Amino acid sequence: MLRRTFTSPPLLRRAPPTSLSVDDDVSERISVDAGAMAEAIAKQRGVPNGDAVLEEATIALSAVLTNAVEVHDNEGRALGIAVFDHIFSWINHSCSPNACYRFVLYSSSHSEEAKLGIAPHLQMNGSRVSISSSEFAKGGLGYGPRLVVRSIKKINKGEEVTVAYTDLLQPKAMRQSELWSKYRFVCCCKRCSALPSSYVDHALQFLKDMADRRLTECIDDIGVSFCIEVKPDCIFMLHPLHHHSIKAYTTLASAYKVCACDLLSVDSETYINQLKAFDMSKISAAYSLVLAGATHHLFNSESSLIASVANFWTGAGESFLSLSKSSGWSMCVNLGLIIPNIASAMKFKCTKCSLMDRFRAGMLNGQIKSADFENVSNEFLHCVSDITQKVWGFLISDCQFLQSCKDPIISSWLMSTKSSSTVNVEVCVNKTNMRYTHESENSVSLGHEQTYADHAVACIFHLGLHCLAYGGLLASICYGPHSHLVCHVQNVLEREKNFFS
Ligand SMILES: C[S@@+](CC[C@H](N)C(=O)[O-])C[C@H]1O[C@@H](n2cnc3c(N)ncnc32)[C@H](O)[C@@H]1O
Repeated sequence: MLRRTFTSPPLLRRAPPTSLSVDDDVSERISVDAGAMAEAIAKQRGVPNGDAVLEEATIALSAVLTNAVEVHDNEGRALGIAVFDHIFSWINHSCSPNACYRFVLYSSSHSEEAKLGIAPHLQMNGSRVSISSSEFAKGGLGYGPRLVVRSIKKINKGEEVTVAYTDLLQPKAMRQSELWSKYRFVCCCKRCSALPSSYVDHALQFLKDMADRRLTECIDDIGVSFCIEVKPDCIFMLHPLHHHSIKAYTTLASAYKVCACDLLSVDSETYINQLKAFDMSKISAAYSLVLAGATHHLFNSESSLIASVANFWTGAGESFLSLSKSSGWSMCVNLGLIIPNIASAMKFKCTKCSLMDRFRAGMLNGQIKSADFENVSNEFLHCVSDITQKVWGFLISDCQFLQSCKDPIISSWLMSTKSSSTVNVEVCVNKTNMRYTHESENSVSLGHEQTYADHAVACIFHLGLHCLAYGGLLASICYGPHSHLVCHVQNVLEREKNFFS
């Protein structure tokens, strides 16, 4: 980990610092910052600040700019940046990569620094560092979190291994702009060069330029990338696969979850707070399912999205499991309904898909064959879609926006966009013609009979189990069976005593 050290990183990538000198602004910034670094290095070492020190600082800074990756902890929080050795640093970028990477933190009951494997502080001799930066760099090898690169697609002998340097759920223009501003290259990968653009890129950027600009202006104004009605005379409906929508679902799923927790932490006794928190948890779970469903749809066309989709299904699974256990169900009493029986819900066995049984049988060894994976996926989607239909109305009853979504999983409104070059869903100004409300015949509403409430809890609980197990399966393929996400899913499911028994 790079933490206030002025070292030339150990084994540098081949990319020379001059690769950044094409742009005056950037080279100007590098030379100013390298000058400041050189001054600090010279002061620390008590040596004159000459050309050699400046060169060392410039190389170090350029190496960081070209090679550094953001390190995340197991919960996905950014911890800082690190430069790894050449085996990793030589890997180029693709927007349809065949590999992904994850960090392995040391399990330590001690300090955060020990967990991250941060090198111990340098021995100071008065105000001078007693070892040179290159000695430190050598000694620094072996410190920092481990990094594991795994293939996510079949890689033929001689084929280049690539990873993603940017968020793959961004449309082409955004990816290209980020790659240019951070790394100074124009990506010419298969996905970027596809003409016409790939289905996924088409879907992520559904809006026409003009509308997109107007919408972006509005979004900038209000600071939230999800709006239906921005001004009284101006209503936008975003296609659910648009990148703004995906960002918005992510924000909303977590915002509703945080708000629900906050409400309960302030006062969990007050009836009105409990009711609001329960409603918010329902909406959060609904958004997380829309997010998983939408990105899964994109994943069908772009398999390198597997890591994102694994996280979304897992997130949805956790939301549903937590909702099924919510104390908010006790409100059913106050609403004149009967408290559902969670114990009986847990005994429910899924007879329609083999995912759960395979999961119990230890399928997560990362060795699943592609035909088998397709079978499991199809069964899972049908099963989850089926369960969703029964509770969707209940989940979205307090969310006006989601009421226009009939089916967050496999939906005709998503499929219909797939092959069309003339996009049939656009921004609608001054009208809301995207109402695709659907009343499921077999939907469960919290009616007046115990069986309904029981059934709702059972469905939500089983949605949770399915989404978690599937998220775990995807995670085992892309991150490996011993990755944090897979272990986490297994731990959560193991806590459901009836699941493994
Ligand atoms: C981490 S290095 C990758 C290894 C580097 N290509 C090398 O040979 O040392 C990142 C740099 O590689 C180059 N690079 C990576 N992916 C690329 C791509 N898809 N197209 C063009 N250049 C790329 C860019 O110059 C970028 O700043």
